[in-house]
Amino acid sequence: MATTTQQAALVETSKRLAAFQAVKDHLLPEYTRIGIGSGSTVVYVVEAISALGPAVTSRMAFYPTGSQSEELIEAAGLNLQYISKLPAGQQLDVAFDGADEVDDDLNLIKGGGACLWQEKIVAASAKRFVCVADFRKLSPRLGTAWKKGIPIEVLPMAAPRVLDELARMGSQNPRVRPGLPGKAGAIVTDNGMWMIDAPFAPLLLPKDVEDGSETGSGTNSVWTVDALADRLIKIPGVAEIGLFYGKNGLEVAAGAQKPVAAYFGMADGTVQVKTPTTT
Ligand SMILES: O=C[C@H](O)[C@H](O)[C@H](O)COP(=O)(O)O
Repeated sequence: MATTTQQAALVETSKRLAAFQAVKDHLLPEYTRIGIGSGSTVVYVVEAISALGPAVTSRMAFYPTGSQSEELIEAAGLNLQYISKLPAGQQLDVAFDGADEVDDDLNLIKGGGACLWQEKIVAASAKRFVCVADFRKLSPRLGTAWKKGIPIEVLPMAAPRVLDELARMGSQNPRVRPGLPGKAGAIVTDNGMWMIDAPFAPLLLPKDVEDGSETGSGTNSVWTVDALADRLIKIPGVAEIGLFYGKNGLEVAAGAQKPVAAYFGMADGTVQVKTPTTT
């Protein structure tokens, strides 16, 4: 049986494999505007981009999703640009980001590292959003493997009211995410908000409710991804939610929250690619 160290090394190798393949497939030399997400997997995305060399990357501008990816871009010597400077009517060519869980329909849970609001804006600003992950993130339904709950970014003064509403909706023990060890109080996001983690029973897909035996609209605390997300985003005090859902990434050139492809580094050293047409 693999030791904890061996397992950790396998996960890192898997992330790196997926990142290099995703960049190879989706970063075309003619692209000029690239979104860079947050988290530990994106580190390998930036490594893969840097490996292309200045001949390719010097004409490109890289748009971060928060302080971590901003530092990553700068440390790699890539050109940093901000989504706030992207002119109206313009789009990023592609955006790469990680995920905490990916379901059969390419809905995502994101925000495990407290980044989701800027991530969603950058992903939805891209013509193509590409997700990069390791085998642990591949799951038939959201909430199957990721048990910590759906990350929800909230205005701090609204947190108690949001927690009440989440409990009414059937979330089991929703709570404000504490700060890192040594820091008193709640974690504070790049946007000055707090993060709530709201566990729900595994989220259904449209195909699960086709026969009418289940509505997925919150009865008995059972939700489809879309019904839950549509409800969560309307709670007063919620700034943004860590469900990336809605239109298929291939159906809309930009504005989609779902990826056009999700790359998973597998434990056997292969890379599994899921696209809307293969799910
Ligand atoms: O809040 C963090 C972001 O949503 C990350 O993209 C997500 O948590 C995945 O992170 P990692 O690549 O470290 O697993």
